Amino acid sequence: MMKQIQGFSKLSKQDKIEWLATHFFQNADLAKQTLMQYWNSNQQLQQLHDEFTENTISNLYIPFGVAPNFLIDGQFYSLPMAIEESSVVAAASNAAKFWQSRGGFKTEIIGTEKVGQIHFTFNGQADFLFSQFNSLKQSLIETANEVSANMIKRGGGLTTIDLIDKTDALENYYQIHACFETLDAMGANYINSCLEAMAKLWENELNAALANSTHKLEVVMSILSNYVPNCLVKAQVSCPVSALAKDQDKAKQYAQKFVQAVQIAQVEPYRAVTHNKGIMNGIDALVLATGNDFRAVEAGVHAYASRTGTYRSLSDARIENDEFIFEMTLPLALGTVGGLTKLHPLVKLALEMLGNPNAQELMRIAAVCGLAQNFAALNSLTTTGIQKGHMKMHLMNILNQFQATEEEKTTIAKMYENKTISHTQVVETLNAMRDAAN
Ligand SMILES: CC(C)(COP(=O)([O-])OP(=O)([O-])OC[C@H]1O[C@@H](n2cnc3c(N)ncnc32)[C@H](O)[C@@H]1OP(=O)([O-])[O-])[C@@H](O)C(=O)NCCC(=O)NCCSC(=O)C[C@@](C)(O)CC(=O)[O-]
Ligand SMILES: NC(=O)C1=CN([C@@H]2O[C@H](COP(=O)(O)OP(=O)(O)OC[C@H]3O[C@@H](n4cnc5c(N)ncnc54)[C@H](O)[C@@H]3O)[C@@H](O)[C@H]2O)C=CC1
Repeated sequence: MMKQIQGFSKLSKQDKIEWLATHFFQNADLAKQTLMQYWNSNQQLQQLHDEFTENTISNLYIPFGVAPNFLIDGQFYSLPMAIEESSVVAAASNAAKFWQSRGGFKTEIIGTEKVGQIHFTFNGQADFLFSQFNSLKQSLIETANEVSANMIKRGGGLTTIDLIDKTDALENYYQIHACFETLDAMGANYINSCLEAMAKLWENELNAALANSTHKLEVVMSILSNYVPNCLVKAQVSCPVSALAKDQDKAKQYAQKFVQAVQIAQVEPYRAVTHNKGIMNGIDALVLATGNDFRAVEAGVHAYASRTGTYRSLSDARIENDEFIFEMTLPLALGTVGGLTKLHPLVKLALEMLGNPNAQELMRIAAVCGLAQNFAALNSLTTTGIQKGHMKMHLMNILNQFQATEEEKTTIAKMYENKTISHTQVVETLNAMRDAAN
């Protein structure tokens, strides 16, 4: 059977499903039924979702959870978190609960600069290019400003442009490196529009100036960068070491071991990747719930974690004058306008739950969610081990996999209340219960 097709995008949703069901599934009716059972009964809402992207045939639900009790810069927040992984929301809530009675989380915006680049080749003398750039710089800025009228009115827009000679790295390669202030927008579409307008002017003007020469300039591409090392936010918690546990020796040991765990993630990339994955558990969940682009955030954050040439922990912990300090600085290009932020009803709800923050406030909240997640994970890792809490939360997934009844779930949850859970043990217990009942 032919598993390829021309013009799939032009088929109706129903015909797309029909083609897929008959070509890829043993039970075509079951496949159709499964896809359709996730359609929203409100047709208008379903159409909105269909139109977010292309070739939509169904919806993949991700749980929308809430982590309450976050005291951030003196204000309480409940954080919306869209995530499928068990124990992440519980861990964030646990950390929020712990820190709310120890001064809460403090944040600081270090910068909000976004970046875009026009990448081009030129086979002539660099001096000629630099002199042309100096004469055309003002026209390039004005071209960007034409695209930016509304952005400039709000206080944003293009802030700097520089010509950079990259011929050491790649033959004939140069770039125009541009920086922007995009206020409450993440800025991708806005920056790309500015860059494309500037690139057109640059290419036309340069090739006109080179009309009688054998040299040529060619724009390869114009695109924002998701590496935003000057769009930075810092989140921090701190308290006297003595406030970490009732027993003072235990509190000291706890703080020291916690600091060691972070130091290991600063020098050992294998550990750093998992450590930062734990941070992204919180950040991605909040980024997704607020309709932001988590791929952009992920790419930028991991590049930043490698900025010294070695992949390192994003967070840092230390003890200073008997004070335990745990903090993290990371780049977050987030928007509270644009993209899905004003379109998706649940995203609008999530933003309202956060008090309709501006982009800087959202950066602060997302950074805190990441730090809280990292705190909860390290707290477990350096005390009970991660499996105790994680598997406690994962228990329902294991039981659902084996279609456990409500009665079986209640009995098994009680049996494992104070034990570290393993998948095998739970399955054995469930089978034993079923054997005994037969
Ligand atoms: C899982 C807990 C919280 C259990 O911890 P616990 O001590 O058993 O929890 P508890 O029952 O005593 O409850 C304390 C608080 O935790 C929260 N909590 C507790 N249970 C729930 C629940 N069902 N639903 C929602 N919230 C819950 C909640 O805030 C609750 O307060 P309360 O609401 O009762 O006032 C703890 O063990 C923990 O924080 N573990 C860390 C888990 C974690 O980090 N998971 C991420 C997935 S693992 C991973 O991907 C990353 C990793 C770990 O590899 C990263 C790394 O290596 O760094
Ligand atoms: N590499 C990447 O990360 C790329 C991402 N994208 C996508 O682009 C989208 C984000 O682009 P944006 O330009 O942010 O969104 P957008 O294209 O929806 O535009 C946001 C617009 O909102 C307007 N606006 C209204 N109030 C504003 C305020 N207070 N502050 C700033 N602007 C205000 C501005 O005109 C601004 O250009 C995301 O959906 C992302 O997934 C697109 C291309 C590449």
